[in-house]
Amino acid sequence: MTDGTSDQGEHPAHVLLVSLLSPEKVRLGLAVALAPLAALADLLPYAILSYSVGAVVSGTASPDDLVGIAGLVGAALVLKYLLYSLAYYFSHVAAFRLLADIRQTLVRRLAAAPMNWLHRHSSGHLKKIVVQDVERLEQFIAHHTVECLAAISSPLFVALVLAWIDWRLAAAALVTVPLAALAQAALMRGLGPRIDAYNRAIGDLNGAAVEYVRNAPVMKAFGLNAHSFRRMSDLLARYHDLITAMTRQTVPGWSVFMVLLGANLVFLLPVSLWLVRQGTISPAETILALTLGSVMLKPLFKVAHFSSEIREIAAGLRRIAPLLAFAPSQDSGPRETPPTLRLSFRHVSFAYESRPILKDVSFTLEAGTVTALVGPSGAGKSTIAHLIGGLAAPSSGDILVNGTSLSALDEAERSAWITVAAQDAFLFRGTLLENVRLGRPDATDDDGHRAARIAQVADFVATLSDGFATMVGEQGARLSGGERQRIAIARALLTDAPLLVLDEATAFADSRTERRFYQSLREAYPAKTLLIIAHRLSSIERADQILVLKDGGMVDCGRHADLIARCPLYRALWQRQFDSETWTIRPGATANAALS
Ligand SMILES: Nc1ncnc2c1ncn2[C@@H]1O[C@H](COP(=O)(O)OP(=O)(O)OP(=O)(O)O)[C@@H](O)[C@H]1O
Repeated sequence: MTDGTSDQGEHPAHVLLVSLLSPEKVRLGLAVALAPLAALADLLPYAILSYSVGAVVSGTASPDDLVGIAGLVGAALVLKYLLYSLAYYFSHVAAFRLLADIRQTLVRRLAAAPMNWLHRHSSGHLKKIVVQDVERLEQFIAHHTVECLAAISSPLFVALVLAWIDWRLAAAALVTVPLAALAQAALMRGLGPRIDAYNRAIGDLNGAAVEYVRNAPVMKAFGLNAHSFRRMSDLLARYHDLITAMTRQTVPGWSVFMVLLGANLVFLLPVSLWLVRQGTISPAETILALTLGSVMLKPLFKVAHFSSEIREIAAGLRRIAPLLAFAPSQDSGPRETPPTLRLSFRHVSFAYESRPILKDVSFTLEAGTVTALVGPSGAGKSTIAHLIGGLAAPSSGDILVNGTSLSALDEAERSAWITVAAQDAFLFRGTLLENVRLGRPDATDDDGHRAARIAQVADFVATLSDGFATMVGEQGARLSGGERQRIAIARALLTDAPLLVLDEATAFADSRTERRFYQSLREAYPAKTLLIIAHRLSSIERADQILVLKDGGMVDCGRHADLIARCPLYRALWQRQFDSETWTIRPGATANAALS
């Protein structure tokens, strides 16, 4: 099982590329074979031109020959058109099929990716992998494989033709290539780290853009504009600086490179004229050498241009690789979900980077009991829920479920054994019932309705004209925060997992609704082990045990009455809540005075 801690793929980029392209090797092979033939057909009119000039100069061309020559040029053009069309057809079909295949594979691997890996990567980073990196590969295959191969093979064919006429012509035509290559190497020196930094900047910008779009309504509400979104403007500034530095570095080199590729005429012209004066080559051959040779290196400019694209594709493949390493779990018989579950924290510590959050925490949730976890804000309560839900792994110590280490469970087992319902409920586009059913897609409508009833969804669903068939958007459009939370709880209940963690999941409800919810939950699922993280202590008064957490350490553990008697922190938390519930605004008092 992959632990999801590594971001390195198993194979280098080119090996990964070959394995990704292999399903389309026949079509790609045809495109690759046809591209040089098309480039060859591109040269045919020049050969015909040379032949005709020779025939006209020597006076052997008849009017009938001229018609034939025109026909030959036409046929060469038709042949070139056919070969390019076929090559592009195969490259495009292969590219589109690969785009769909690779995206489907990546989405499946995303589903198999460990929770802690997903938790560590921003949605912008994942979007870049699944959308942009795959699209860049697809576009290169569709458009540029043919172009690139034709651009490489065309100068080779011309060099062969020139060498066939006279080797000195080929040598003169190619003499600037090493100089251009040197200019290109100088241009690329030190560019690698800049390109990596550029790719990182693009990834960060993507993340910030997703965050910005998500937060747009909040920013509007506070009258803030794009400039106030500090992270985005900082990243845009970093991107601008990088692009400016890269442009300054590359433009002079590119210009020298381009000029050198077109400069071979300086050598080719005198050599051709000298050879024709020597009588070594004919005037027709001279014309052919000059027309082909003077432009033969221009396509290499395209190749150089593609090389930066190829580097970006390689960087994309390196980002894709870790995701591909998450193999979907084989149905090799996952352990059966136990009817009840006992969970223990054994000396668990946890740190975000180097900042310790949990310190040597030990406790046990006995099967079928209700445990409440309380503590001041920032004590580490949600972090405990994250560890149980697999969003993070302990830095030291162990979490045991029915005697087995939690880390030994695969993702499918963990999600079947444990459900965590958090405060921020995400709904997918679909009906309310479909959203509840995500918890267990094979659940019957009755099961769905029962879970919804317990989660106190029924009341507000009754007010909707389409009831459970009401459509909701990705953000749970049309529903209040509390209503979204209730749908998410119903979904969590439907999973039938023997351990349910509710992390502030009932913050929406008033005390009466919350109490009703816990009562029906206990009646409907007596065997479920429950861990409730709640700010409102009145709802957990009757819990089998209450864990009191402060600054990442366990302060006390017991039943309500015992803790009230012996735990000053618990007493203070209880008192604070009691005070807040009995707040009143005195007539004539200012808001500040009432809250002080
Ligand atoms: N992703 C993160 N990276 C770094 N620190 C984090 C991260 N998430 C939480 N923390 C820190 O960990 C500490 C514990 O946070 P946690 O959310 O577990 O507290 P909590 O008891 O649930 O608080 P609250 O009752 O306010 O929800 C806090 O100081 C918080 O700033």
